[in-house]
Parts: sequence; structure tokens; C-alpha cells
Amino acid sequence: MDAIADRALRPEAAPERTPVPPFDLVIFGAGGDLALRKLFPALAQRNREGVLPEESRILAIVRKPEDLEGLPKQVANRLNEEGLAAEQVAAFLRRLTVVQADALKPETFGALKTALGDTDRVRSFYLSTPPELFIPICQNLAKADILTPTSRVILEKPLGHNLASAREINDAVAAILPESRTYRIDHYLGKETVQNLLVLRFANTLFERSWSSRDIDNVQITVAETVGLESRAGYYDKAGHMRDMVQNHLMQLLTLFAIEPPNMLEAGAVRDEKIKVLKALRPIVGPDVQRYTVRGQYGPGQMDGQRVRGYTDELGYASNTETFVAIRCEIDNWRWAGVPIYLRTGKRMAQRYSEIAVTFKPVPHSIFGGGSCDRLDANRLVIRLQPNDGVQLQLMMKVPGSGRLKVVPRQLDLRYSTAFDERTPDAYERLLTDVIRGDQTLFMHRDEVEQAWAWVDPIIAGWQEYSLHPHRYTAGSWGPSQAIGLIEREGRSWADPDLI
Ligand SMILES: NC(=O)C1=CN([C@@H]2O[C@H](COP(=O)(O)OP(=O)(O)OC[C@H]3O[C@@H](n4cnc5c(N)ncnc54)[C@H](OP(=O)(O)O)[C@@H]3O)[C@@H](O)[C@H]2O)C=CC1
Ligand SMILES: O=C1O[C@H](COP(=O)(O)O)[C@@H](O)[C@H](O)[C@H]1O
Repeated sequence: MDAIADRALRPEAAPERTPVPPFDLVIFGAGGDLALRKLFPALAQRNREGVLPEESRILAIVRKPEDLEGLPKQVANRLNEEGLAAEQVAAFLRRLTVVQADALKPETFGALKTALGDTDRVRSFYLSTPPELFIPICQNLAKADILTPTSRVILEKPLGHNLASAREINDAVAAILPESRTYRIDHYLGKETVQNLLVLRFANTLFERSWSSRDIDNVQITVAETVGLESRAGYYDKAGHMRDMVQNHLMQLLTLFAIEPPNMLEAGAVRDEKIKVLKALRPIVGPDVQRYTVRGQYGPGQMDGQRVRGYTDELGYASNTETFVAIRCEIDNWRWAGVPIYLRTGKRMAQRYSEIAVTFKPVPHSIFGGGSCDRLDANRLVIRLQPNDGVQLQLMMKVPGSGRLKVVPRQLDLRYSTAFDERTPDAYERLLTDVIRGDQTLFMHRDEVEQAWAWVDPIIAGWQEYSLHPHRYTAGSWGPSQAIGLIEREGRSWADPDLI
């Protein structure tokens, strides 16, 4: 038996992942929302599991001197909220060094250089700051001679605010670090179910054969949130939902769903296939923007029995920023031609859930006529990202009994929580250690980011050109009625989120 077949039969014999090498991780924007809410808890979790080598350190950059003392307390409070035991919090804080630097003032980078010292540990710089700071931070790190030949930089999304600014960032960063050491993060790629999408497609023959316009009627990608503006007004009102969610998370889901099989699970191979899909996405330009896209903004409403404010009430001023987007798009290639793909994402929606729902074509002819069933529902595969992550397949089944034949839809339900004993790690846990390991598979190549902007920019331009202001929707609803119209005018409806 050859080695590959042997390993396939005994999955437990698959090689272990490369261990995480000793590292120094520098986090710019360490007192910000993302770092406190996601990055420190993820790192602390990895530390608790013993994945981080003993001598590794986390250097947290704060801008203001008064935060030097305050940050460890903030981090400790967050980790306590996450339920980490006191000794785990203390163990994590021992790795933490807080350093003051202003990203825009190269003369303040001396303390970081001293703190880093002269070691051969892998040095990674996480830029958890507004994107306007990506170029100055990289330039100032180079100027201060802090970058080593293996240093990596991690750039948060959205990368820039349009194609031109993304290119500018990519060019400026490329002048300092090669693409192989530039990690553009999209945390959706670190979610277990998103990675499982590749396994579902390429480790099973069952679906791949039907994964095309031959068998698929339509695809729906929904990322619905119940949260509103939170504390991110400054950023969000400038960005809007299209740049915050569609340009990155939804487009990544779409590309992974639609790619051709890469020849191996390796960064270059996967990214090449993703770029091909992005290039094949039919542009939505000019009058098509009005026809195929819907913008919304939430107004006041009721959620969980509580009255919640509308977007502009939360902001405190008038705004035309969208908090909801729905798009009908198509991929112009051999596999997908003619399959509508509906994207829908918004804040303050009725339920928090993210999923890809694939509806297959109906049977060509029903043999169960004569009133034996009301209708034959099409098979539907739902890949649920959150909550209740898992996979569900809707099939038509016979209702037991010897009376009149009755056929109804029922679900095969495979949830992570029941299928596996292992804890599902948070996306950032996986992604942070992948950077240190040097694995770029779950990160975006610059071409992907730029191609995604090239598709998104004309839609945003069309909204301006045709004065397409956001439609108002009630907080706690499923978005504006126009989003329902977008799919219903084609004789379809949004998948029911309660099925899984
Ligand atoms: N929050 C989230 O859920 C997500 C955020 N992101 C991305 O992550 C990045 C950070 O977002 P978020 O944490 O929400 O933003 P915040 O505004 O909460 O944090 C930004 C941080 O950057 C720091 N900063 C600003 N200017 C400077 C400067 N000149 N020198 C040094 N530090 C500076 C701020 O420091 P100070 O406190 O001193 O102002 C603050 O700590 C953004 O690119 C965002 O798009 C991506 C996904 C989700
Ligand atoms: O990147 C972002 O993602 C979050 C949603 O992430 P999730 O993992 O909770 O689904 C979103 O709230 C935020 O606006 C956006 O910047």
C-alpha cells in the first residue's frame, strides 16, 4: 500500500502540524476593540493549551503614556470575562510587555527596538489599527531597523477603502516586506466551518459532482448580525457595510464556495483558484446597480423585547451609510454560468446567523402525483457558520404509515457540537499561530483583495451616481422589503434560518 493511501485509511497517522516556533508578536492598536475583544483572548487560549513556546512574548503597543499601566488591567479584565482561571490570566500577563509608540512618529519607535532586543525569534507585527496607519507603521518599522529577514506583518481588513487605496497600501508594504511575509487577515477564513467547506467539497465525491449549474438552482450567502453600531461609529460610518463585510467576508465565502479544486491544500494553489473566481464575477455596473443591489439602514425597533435605537440615533447625526446590503450576482464561468448567487448581510437583523444555503434543482418529473404530497421541495444543503455550526441536508422523505403516500422534507443534521468532542477554536486562535508558523493558506493574497475591490467599487460608485440612498428597515427585522423583492421577483425566497 502506498503512503498516501495508508494515511487516508489511518487519518490519525497524518503528520502533525509544524510546532509554533519561538516568537515575538507586536500588536499595534493593543488597546483597541479588536485587540481586547479577540486577539488577547485568542492568544491567552493558545497559551493555556501550551501551544506557545516558553520564551515567546507579546509586545502590546499603546499610543498614550497613561495606557502603559492601564493596558494589563484591561487585558486581565477581558480574560476574566472570557472565563480564564486566575493562574491562566497571570501566566498570560507574564508574556505581555506594554510599550509606548505613536505609529506616526518614528522617533517614538526606540522603546520598541530596545524591548525587542537582538533575538532570532520570529517577529510578527499585527496592525490592529485603522488602515491609514498601515503604510506609516511599516515604513517606521523599517526606518527604526526593527524588521528582521523573517519578520511578518499582519494587516487587518478592510484593506483600504477602495481599489486605489488598497493598491497604494499593497505597493508601499511590498517595498518593505515581500508578499510571502505579508499576511492579510480575514477572520472568516479562520472559522472552522469555512475551512470545512473545502473538506466537504474536496474530501467527498458526493457533492463535487453536483457542484455546478447542472444541479444547483441557486446559492444564498447570509451573514446576519443582531449587534448595531457598538462603539465603532468613527470607523463604521465612514466605511459602511459594503466595505466592512461584503468586500472581505462575503466575497471570501463566495470564492471558497465556488473555486475549482486546487491541486493541494497549499497557499499558492488555493489563492490562485480564488482569484480566478473573483475575476469571473460578473461586474455590476451602471443601471444594474439599482437592479441587483439593495442598501439598507436600520431604524428603531424591538429586539428581545427591548426597544433599540435606529442607526442615526446611535450616531447622533444624519447619515446615508448602509448597515445592510443584498446583492444578486453571477459567476461567468463554465461551472457556474446561470446560477444566481444571492448575498445578504446586515446589522440589527432578526437573528444572528451566517450560512451558505445551496438549493439544488427540483426533480425533473414527480412520480408522486395524484395528491400524494403537496409539493416536492428541492434538496438543500446548508453550511452553517454560526451559531450551531455544522452541515444540514434537506431531503424528501416518506411519512411512515400504510395510508395515502405522503412525502415531506426532513433534515440530515451534522452539528460540530455533537459530531466532535473537540472544542471549536475561535478564528483568531488559528490564524495567529498560522502567521507564526508561516502558513499563508488562510490569508488573502494582494491580488484577491484588489480584485474584490475592483468588483465592489463600481457598486459603491453606482449608489452615488444614482443617489441610491439606503432603504429604512426596522431593527430586529430581515432587512428592507426590497431585499425580499430582489429574490422573490425571480420566483425564489430567502432560506429559512430556523431549519438548522
Ligand atoms: N473591532 C472589530 O470587531 C474588527 C476590527 N477590524 C479591523 O481591525 C483594526 C482595528 O479595529 P478596532 O480595534 O475596532 O479599532 P479601534 O479604533 O478600537 O482601535 C484602534 C487602535 O489603534 C490605535 N491607534 C490609533 N492611532 C494610533 C497611532 N497613531 N499610533 C498608535 N496606535 C494608534 C488606537 O489607540 P488609542 O486608543 O490611543 O486611540 C487604538 O488602540 C481596523 O483595521 C478594523 O477595520 C477587523 C475586524 C473586526
Ligand atoms: O469584521 C467584522 O466582523 C464582525 C462580525 O464577525 P463575527 O465573527 O462575529 O461574525 C462585524 O461585527 C464587524 O462589523 C466587522 O468589522
